[in-house]
Amino acid sequence: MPNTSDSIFALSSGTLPAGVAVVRMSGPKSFQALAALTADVPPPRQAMLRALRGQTGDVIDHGLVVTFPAPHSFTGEDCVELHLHGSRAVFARISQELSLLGLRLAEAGEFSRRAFENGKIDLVEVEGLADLISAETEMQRKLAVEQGFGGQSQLYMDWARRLTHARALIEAELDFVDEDDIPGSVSDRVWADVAALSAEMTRHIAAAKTGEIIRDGYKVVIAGPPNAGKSSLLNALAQRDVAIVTDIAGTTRDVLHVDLDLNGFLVRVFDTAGIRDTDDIVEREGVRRAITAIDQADLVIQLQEIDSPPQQDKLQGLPEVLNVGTKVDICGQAQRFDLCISVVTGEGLDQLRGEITARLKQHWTGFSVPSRERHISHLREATEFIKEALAGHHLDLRSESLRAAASALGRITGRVDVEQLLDVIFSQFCVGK
Ligand SMILES: Nc1nc2c(c(=O)[nH]1)N(C=O)[C@@H](CNc1ccc(C(=O)N[C@@H](CCC(=O)O)C(=O)O)cc1)CN2
Ligand SMILES: Nc1nc2c(ncn2[C@@H]2O[C@H](COP(=O)(O)OP(=O)(O)OP(=O)(O)O)[C@@H](O)[C@H]2O)c(=O)[nH]1
Ligand SMILES: [Mg+2]
Repeated sequence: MPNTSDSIFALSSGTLPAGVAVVRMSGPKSFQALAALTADVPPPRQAMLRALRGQTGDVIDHGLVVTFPAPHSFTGEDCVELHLHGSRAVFARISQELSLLGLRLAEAGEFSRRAFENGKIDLVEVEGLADLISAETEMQRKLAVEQGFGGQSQLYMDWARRLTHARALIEAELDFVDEDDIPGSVSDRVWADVAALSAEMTRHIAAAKTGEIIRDGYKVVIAGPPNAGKSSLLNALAQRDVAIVTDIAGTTRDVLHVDLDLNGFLVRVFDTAGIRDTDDIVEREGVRRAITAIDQADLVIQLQEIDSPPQQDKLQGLPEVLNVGTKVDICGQAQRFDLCISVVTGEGLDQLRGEITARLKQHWTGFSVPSRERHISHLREATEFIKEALAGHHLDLRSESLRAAASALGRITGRVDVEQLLDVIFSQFCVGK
């Protein structure tokens, strides 16, 4: 882990040259460094225009400067922002001056890491921020905002609190069973609550598919016999010449993909080799890769030339298949397909895009979904412990399982609660009287 007592700086805005470059500093030397550059430090949280001078007294640039005294900053430390002209030479010189003043370049994610260490944001929020920055579609943005600033952390902490609460009631029954102030058998109600929580968590985990689809994209594989028009369709959807198209059967061998933005959803479309028996070693490898891609697909678009004899449905047993007839411009419509398309006239392509979005939306369960494998594995771990607790016989072991479940949840946000077990006992049962 990088040294957290260092003062750090970085270019926080995009690639230079640019209109403006935001240089962010964080740590105990930030204000000192600003004072050295500008002669005076402006009042907190107010943008002020200043000349920035080097140690030799020459003007490096003019820029807006803002100070954020600890703890009221993004990192929770003293922070300074310099909004400079977005020149590489200006940034190079400022970097040099800041190094002379005892600051070092920040490592990747180091500002967010400090925000986490200083309790400004939890791990779920850190991950949400990372997702927000890399979001490319509207739905990725919404999911990231829900995670980063929405209810996700709260939800997991509430669950952990409910478990701690249940445990408190059970511990109370264990320890103080002889005392009059403890209600008789609270157990039944506690375990009913825990069972309800477990069901809620299981539903949440089951919605993971939505999170995966939004974050990693809905995987659509174009499959079908050689020459059906698979690569032509990929090119038409991508609106550029991605894949080689020829009238020779067996043209495509590698799996190619393009990313589409359909109604704000990331859709990852794969073109594959036409599936057939062949002696060509290269093509055979292509067919093997095509089959692997089909296995991993969320949706398979099974293409077939409309005029070709109906195919044995080789794709039966797959979760979702859309049967699409191709070359409708030369063949005419046919009933046996879900829809017919032509890449020459563009017929059916909007309908196909609509159908892909419609299939995708069948998985839709809202934005309050786990979206990372890390979260899902802790959630699973927690539900396993809860199941153990529900099935157990010895009250103290069952209570211990609830503790383990709560701490698995705590690891999601990175704030394994210091338990308020006794608080709950004392507040509810007046044990301390
Ligand atoms: N110029 C600029 N724009 C930016 C950021 C930044 O650091 N600088 N951000 C960086 O990612 C994001 C905004 N996030 C921020 C989050 C918290 C604080 C902050 O200073 N929080 C204090 C005070 C809160 C308040 O005034 O209400 C705090 O939490 O105590 C600043 C930015 C996006 N835009
Ligand atoms: N008229 C017409 N021709 C098409 C259409 N779509 C594809 N073709 C033609 O059909 C031939 C095969 O197209 P490809 O896209 O290479 O077919 P493929 O399914 O990728 O074939 P393989 O990669 O060999 O499996 C090419 O000559 C295309 O120009 C269409 O909608 N209308
Ligand atoms: Mg092809």
